[in-house]
Amino acid sequence: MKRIEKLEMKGICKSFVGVRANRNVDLTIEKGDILGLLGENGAGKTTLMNILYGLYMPDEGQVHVNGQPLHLKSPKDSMKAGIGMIHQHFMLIQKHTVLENIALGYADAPFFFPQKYMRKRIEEYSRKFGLEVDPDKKIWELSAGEQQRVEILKALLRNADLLIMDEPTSVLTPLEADELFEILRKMIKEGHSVILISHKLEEIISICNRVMVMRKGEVTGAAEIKDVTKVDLARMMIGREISASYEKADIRPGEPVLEISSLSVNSDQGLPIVKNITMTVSRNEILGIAGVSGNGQRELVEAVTGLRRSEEGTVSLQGREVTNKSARTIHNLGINHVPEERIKFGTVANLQLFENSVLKKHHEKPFSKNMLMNYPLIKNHTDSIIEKFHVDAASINVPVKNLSGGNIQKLILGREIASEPSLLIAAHPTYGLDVGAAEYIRKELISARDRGGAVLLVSEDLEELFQVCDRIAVMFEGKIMGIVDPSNCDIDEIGLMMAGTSFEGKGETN
Ligand SMILES: Nc1ncnc2c1ncn2[C@@H]1O[C@H](COP(=O)(O)OP(=O)(O)OP(=O)(O)O)[C@@H](O)[C@H]1O
Repeated sequence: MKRIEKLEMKGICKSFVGVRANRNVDLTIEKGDILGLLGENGAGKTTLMNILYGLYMPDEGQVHVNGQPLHLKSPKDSMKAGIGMIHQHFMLIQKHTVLENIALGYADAPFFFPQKYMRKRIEEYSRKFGLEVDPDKKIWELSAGEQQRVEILKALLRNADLLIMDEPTSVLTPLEADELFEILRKMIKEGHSVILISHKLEEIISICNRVMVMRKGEVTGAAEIKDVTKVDLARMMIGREISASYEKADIRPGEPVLEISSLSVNSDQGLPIVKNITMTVSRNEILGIAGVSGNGQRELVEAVTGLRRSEEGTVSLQGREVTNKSARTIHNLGINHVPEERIKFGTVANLQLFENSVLKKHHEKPFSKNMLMNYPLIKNHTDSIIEKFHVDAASINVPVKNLSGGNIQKLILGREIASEPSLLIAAHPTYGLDVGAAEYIRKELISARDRGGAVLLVSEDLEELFQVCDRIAVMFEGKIMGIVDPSNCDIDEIGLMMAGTSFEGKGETN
């Protein structure tokens, strides 16, 4: 098979009902390029890549490889042409082994001893690209980073010359992200090319050699990375610079809203994952939880919101003990939760946008009375979330599954923040959001705090935590290594605490 020296998309147009997702888009990528594809939520990046991977047919425009036109009617055609795509949510069968997953749909295995052949090929590619995985492990036993390696191996073994990756680091720890970049560097040395969709400007700067920016379906800029800075990229994307600092009202924290005392929680496997944690979040306060994900943050939040049993200790909300009470009881006490896996747990994909905007509250006053829903009020409420949180959607009647990933996030955040809860628990609220939307959400968290709310913010983004929090608790292996005042602490110290170093005398510990 001839390798991809140069791939061109020319004059691509694609519309969905009421939305022009791609308007006359041109894109060129050559062998050895890592092209960053940047743009606001809903700009049309995923649509363009889905066209290249044969998932959508364009309304107009063509794709050429090495000057020859390609007709991509399905992913099978794209794979045959040497194009592979790795989605944000992996497409692996959890109960099967790595080897079985890679072999599935692999057309070139010999009739005799196909397993032996596949194993040899996997080992060969693992070595060549630094993609270490155990072929006999079941997918559910692997970390997100390892699962991603399986996806990359699968694509490379199917002769993918050009690999499209949709926000590949959003599920990775910082260390895993560095390992992924090493793999990508090895790939381009071997003559592959990569298109990387990302909202992380630092990432684009550090790994890509070229960048293309989209806005409202159109290409608004392209550059060589060596010619641009992070500030230039933000400006190309949203037409202005982003805030480096955020204004907060000068208020002292009020009475405690959330009190966690000596709390211990087990993981899904029944092992201790939250170990004897004590902390308080008060009115007019944002308490951040820093840490590499997987150190118990998710389980802590689940225990506080009634989604997981606590083994020991207590949780109190506004002075009332709620340990191991149901999620509904806790929610009714004025706690809103923006979950980590919000697209899966925060919306119902087939329900329309306006129905999702009142989810969990649709049968309550004021949205419902005597079992009847007040549609005009619900529509007004939805319009206001759309306007305030800049949700880009054709209408409030479209099913939520038709929105871009980032716009679904904005809808959920808008819904949870707009109802002014006494405690807002937000887990990684700016994941997958473009820089402009992330800035807006941070301002909204601060405004919830200034209005008297308590906010518990779980994030891996240290810069974000420093920008918005009043105090930061650092979590490592289920324990709090220390609680610090960001105005009186160095970002590197928090980095060290995240890796397990505790600082005697620095802030509060438990
Ligand atoms: N299957 C679909 N049906 C209807 N509209 C769609 C469909 N897929 C995408 N859209 C719309 O097309 C536009 C572009 O969406 P797309 O997912 O390509 O954006 P994106 O740049 O990848 O955004 P994000 O950064 O939020 O993932 C959005 O307005 C979206 O609502």
